[in-house]
Amino acid sequence: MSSYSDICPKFEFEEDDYLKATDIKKVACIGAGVIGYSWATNFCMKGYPTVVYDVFPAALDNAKVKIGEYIDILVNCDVFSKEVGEAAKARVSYTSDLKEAVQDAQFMQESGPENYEIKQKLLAEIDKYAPADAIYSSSTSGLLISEIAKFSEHADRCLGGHPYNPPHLIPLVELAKGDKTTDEVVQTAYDFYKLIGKEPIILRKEVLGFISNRLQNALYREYVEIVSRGVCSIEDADKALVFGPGIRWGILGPTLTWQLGGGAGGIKHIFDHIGPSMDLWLKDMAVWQEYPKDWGAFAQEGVNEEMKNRDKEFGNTPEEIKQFQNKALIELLKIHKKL
Ligand SMILES: NC(=O)C1=CN([C@@H]2O[C@H](COP(=O)(O)OP(=O)(O)OC[C@H]3O[C@@H](n4cnc5c(N)ncnc54)[C@H](O)[C@@H]3O)[C@@H](O)[C@H]2O)C=CC1
Ligand SMILES: O=C(O)[C@@H](O)C(=O)[C@H](O)[C@@H](O)CO
Repeated sequence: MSSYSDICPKFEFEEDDYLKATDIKKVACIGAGVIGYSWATNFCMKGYPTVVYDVFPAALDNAKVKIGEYIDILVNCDVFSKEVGEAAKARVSYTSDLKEAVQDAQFMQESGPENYEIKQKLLAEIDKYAPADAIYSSSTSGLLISEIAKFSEHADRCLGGHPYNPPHLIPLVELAKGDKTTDEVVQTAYDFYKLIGKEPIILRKEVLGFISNRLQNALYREYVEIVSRGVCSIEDADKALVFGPGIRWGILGPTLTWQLGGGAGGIKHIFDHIGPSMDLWLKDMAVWQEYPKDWGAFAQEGVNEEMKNRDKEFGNTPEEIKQFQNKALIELLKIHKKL
């Protein structure tokens, strides 16, 4: 697997007294929502004392319940024993005092709201209390790190560490540098994420939406387009992806999948043979730049119908479906030898 120096072979670390992945002994999770409590599950199950911070005490109470549920699912799926699971839960502490959260952490995974101003204010507070070399990694879905860290005294230690929900199961983490992020910080974050079993990818250029969210949203724009044109329901569009390309993409990426689809001629044959037809489709596909303002409400109605129509064994409520998804992901991750 490539490390940072493979990607930037010219790069030479000038000094070796920078924070290394093995120097990370305690992790702070800043923001205890959907992503924050899953990250906390990931760090504690990998053996790290983990402090979870949120401005709202109710979010901390919820996080404790969710972390417990996630750990229990992993125990029930024989990923680790009940004793190991209980030890993991015991590694997590909860606080609404930011100084207490970060003052002795070497790695901070920020999962606050997706908003530049909130993240900038949060980082300004972190700068007051965290060790100057502690790494700040933002879970941002696609905001620019240069912008998030614009006012930070320690922008050199800031980078993006974008996960996929739920991070304690989905291996991908996209590492995005800001204009002041040092190469040492990128290397240490890369090494640390590898150490805890993640699949980190370092972006070579700063770009909104990173890699996966640009791809996911390009696809979802066409999803919205065909549902809005009345081609299919939300339920059938979801089904088309789950039982079509999606199930393949959980095993192989699209280019490797089409390499196989091209037979002896590989992916080159796919484009030689089917390329002209694909060009016809592209000319009829969406190019708009903003989601329809009523899409969220419309999709909510559609997915409520979809959930109601599911076979009971696959879950009919978000919580039941999350349990189903977690258990299915665990089996898939075992195939990938990620668990
Ligand atoms: N939900 C998802 O599927 C994914 C979200 N992300 C990103 O992760 C980040 C968090 O998203 P979610 O967990 O989904 O949001 P969420 O709304 O579930 O959680 C955000 C948490 O931040 C807390 N918060 C609000 N203001 C705060 C402050 N000033 N300081 C500390 N905490 C504060 C809230 O109380 C809440 O618990 C966002 O940047 C989002 O784009 C990344 C990958 C996937
Ligand atoms: O889907 C995910 O888990 C991630 O790609 C995200 O960052 C986003 O929040 C996604 O849900 C919306 O773009």
